[in-house]
Order: sequence, then C-alpha cells, then structure tokens
Amino acid sequence: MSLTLRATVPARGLDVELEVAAGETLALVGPNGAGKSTILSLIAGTLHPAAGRIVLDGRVLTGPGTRVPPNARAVTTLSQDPVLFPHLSARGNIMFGLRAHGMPRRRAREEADRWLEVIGLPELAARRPAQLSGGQAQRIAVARALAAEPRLLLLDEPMAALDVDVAPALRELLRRVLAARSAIVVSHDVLDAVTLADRVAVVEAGRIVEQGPAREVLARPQAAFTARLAGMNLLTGVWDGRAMGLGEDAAAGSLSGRPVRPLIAGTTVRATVRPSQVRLVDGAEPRSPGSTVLSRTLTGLEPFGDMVRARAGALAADLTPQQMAGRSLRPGDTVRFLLEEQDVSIYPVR
Ligand SMILES: Nc1ncnc2c1ncn2[C@@H]1O[C@H](COP(=O)(O)OP(=O)(O)OP(=O)(O)O)[C@@H](O)[C@H]1O
Repeated sequence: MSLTLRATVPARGLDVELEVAAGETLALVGPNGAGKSTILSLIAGTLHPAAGRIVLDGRVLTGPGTRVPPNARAVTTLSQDPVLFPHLSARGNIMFGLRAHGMPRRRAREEADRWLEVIGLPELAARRPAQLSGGQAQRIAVARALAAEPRLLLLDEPMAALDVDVAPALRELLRRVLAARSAIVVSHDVLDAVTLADRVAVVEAGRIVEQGPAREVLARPQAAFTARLAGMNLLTGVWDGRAMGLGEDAAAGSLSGRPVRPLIAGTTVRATVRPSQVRLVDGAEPRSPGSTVLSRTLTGLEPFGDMVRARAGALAADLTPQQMAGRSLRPGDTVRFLLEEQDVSIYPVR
C-alpha cells in the first residue's frame, strides 16, 4: 500500500512530489495556505492537477487520461468535523459504508460492533450523533473511515475541533489504529507529527521544502516553519572551521556551538538553540569560554507559560520572572543574549 504523487496546480501555486510507503504515516505540516489541503484533495480525487500522476498500490488514480472518481479510489478522508448522518445511530453510521459496498446486513452489523469495541465506545452503539460529544463523534467517524478498509487514510486536522482535554484520547486511538496503516495526516500540532507520524513533510508556498523521519526533521530543522514547530531558534550562517559566521561582515559576529555532523569550512550551516536556553545578560557577568553574546534589537515580548518570550527577529529567549525582575524591557531596546556552546547544535544545510 504505497502512494506516489507528482502534481502541479498552477492556480494554487502548487508543485509537489511525495511518497508514502506501505504502512507509513506521513505528517504534512506547513503554514496556512501552503497547500496541504490541496494535496489531500488531489489524492482524494476531488481536485484534478494541471499535470501529474498519482499511483496507489500500482494503480493509477490520476494521470494523463485517467481520473478515478473519489468513491472508487479506496482513499478515505477524515476531516476535523465528523459529518455523521444525523438520522443514523453510531452503529448505523459505521454500517453505512459497509452496506454501500455490498456487505450483508448481519455481517456489517458485526463488523460495526467490532469497530465500536476498537474505539472503546460499544455502549454508544444506539446513540444518534446529536447525543454524542464532539470527541465521541470523531471516534465514530474514525471507526467509519477505517471500517471501509481504505488503502490510504487522509486525516485533515483531525484534532482541530476538539477540546484540549478530549484530544489526547483521540490521538491515542489514532496512534493505535494508524500503526500498520498508510495514512497522511495534516496537522498544526507538533505532538501529532511526533506521536502519529513516521515521516514529516514540510510544505511551504506549494513546495515540499524538507522531509524525513519525524525525529530527524524536528531535531535538525532546515526551514523556519519546522524550527517554530519544534520550538527552536534557527540561525543560518557560514562555518569558518571553528564557529558559524552570522553575516557578511565580521561585525555580525559568530556563534560557537557543537557540530552534530561533519562540517566543511566555507559552507552554509544551520544552528538551533532552544529559547529556554538563551539567557539575557547585562555584559558584566562572567562568561564561560565558547559562549556567545549576541546584541540584538528586541522586537516583541509575549507571555509563554510562566515565562516571558522575548523576540529579537529570528532569535527568541524564554525569560524567567527572576530574569525579568528589575528590567523594564520594551521593543526597540538593545538586549544581549547569551548562548552557551553546548546548547547550540550546528549541522549542514541539506
Ligand atoms: N477552492 C479553492 N479555489 C482556489 N484556490 C484555493 C482554493 N482552496 C485553496 N486555495 C488556494 O490554494 C493555496 C493552498 O491552499 P490550501 O488550503 O491547500 O493550504 P493549506 O496548507 O491547507 O492551508 P491551511 O493550513 O490554512 O488549511 C492557497 O493559496 C489558497 O488560497
């Protein structure tokens, strides 16, 4: 059950190539308007590309002269709103697709009941959608989607409409049921990427800008969006053999860090550091050798949990109340950020 896709949709600025291996869950992440939903529509068959080819398990779904209709693709989409039939019970909703595919009533009922067990809601079999909570309805929708045995499951922000306290139960269910299935999940949530996906593909402005195993992509982000998703500062510069130069002229300074891959002098490299590891200093404090102090103009201050996130362009620092005490910081102020060498990871541009 593998998918290969190559498609361009000039009207939406989209030009992508991607693959999903058998049994793999791919997370599609990226800023608003990047093209994630468009990619799902192409695979579901509700949108046709200007050019391209989509093949699922060796069967061409979309290609020159081929346009398999959405209901004949063995691809099921689960969106953020469950869209259950209001006049059918939970069981009836799960049975519906099975019956539509010709399964005899009795077997469809047994199969629906099996799915109600899998999702942990057997006692709600007879309830109508209006009598279910949002989280329960979404779990029924998961059962309905999977009961149809799709070759590929598309999940478009499946957790987005749920309260934070019910999302974990659905995430856990999805983690379980997606384990051996081929799926693509679109999400804005880093937790989904980490817990559900084997691989992450980052979409920006209609292009896949990076992809790879979820852990690797989040640990060594190449794109600004990925770094934000992973909660890290991302800096780009040139490796001089000992440190990363931050700009054309020497005045821009250089940053010391730990190379986590072999680096070649003169090549462009990236560095990450967590905002919680960036400290605000006055300049008089003792510094360890290898630490870097960067002078920056403060661009914003915002609450972040019980810290204050201070932004200076691409660099953010999470400051404790103690660090804030006695300082009256405002955007426009010049601040000095201290980065310890061991907290900065440096790696090549891919
Ligand atoms: N029905 C449509 N007709 C024309 N253009 C569209 C349509 N839907 C989306 N677009 C455009 O296509 C581009 C990609 O949008 P898409 O909805 O795929 O992005 P997305 O990554 O899913 O965004 P979001 O995270 O906001 O859902 C955007 O420029 C958007 O304005």
